[in-house]
Amino acid sequence: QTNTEQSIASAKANVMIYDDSNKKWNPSGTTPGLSKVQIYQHLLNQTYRVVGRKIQDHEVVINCLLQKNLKYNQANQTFLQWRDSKQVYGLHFQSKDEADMFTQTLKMAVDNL
Ligand SMILES: CCOC(=O)[C@@H]1C[C@@H](CC)[C@@H]2C=C[C@H]3CCN(C(=O)[C@@H]4CC[C@H]5C=C[C@]6(CCCN6C(=O)[C@H](Cc6ccccc6Cl)NC(C)=O)C(=O)N54)[C@@H]3C(=O)N12
Repeated sequence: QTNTEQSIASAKANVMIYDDSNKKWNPSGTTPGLSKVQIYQHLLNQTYRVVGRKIQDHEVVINCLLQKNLKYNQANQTFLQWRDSKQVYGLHFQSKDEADMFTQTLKMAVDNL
């Protein structure tokens, strides 16, 4: 069945992955740059995932299923981060409003799980 997933949040952000060994943030994907990041809700099995694609070349730079009791943190006005079993993701938004909207939706999704 088509469109089993619907986008419930969309924003532009720099998608970052934390390099724990070097204690630094690296851009996710092959080149740094802005991505369109969305939260998709799967309508049949009520799961949610964060998918991000580079604006320039559509490279998928994040495709993260949101787990129940995910630990996330809005570290500052434009930076949202969360960790899963493997790594720490960071989304660096262009505006506080986009960060707030995205974080609110992520919270709602996780609370629904
Ligand atoms: C010119 C300076 O360069 C910057 O501004 C760099 C580049 C900026 C653009 C990408 C980016 C933006 C914003 C700031 C905001 C602060 N910050 C950090 O990294 C802080 C500083 C210390 C460092 C230490 C650890 C680290 C890294 C990985 C995870 N984590 C934790 O603390 C987690 C957090 C957490 C809490 C609760 C739930 C989930 C999670 Cl994930 N805790 C735990 C218990 O998991 C973290 O967030 N850290 C960013 C930053 O510096 N930068």
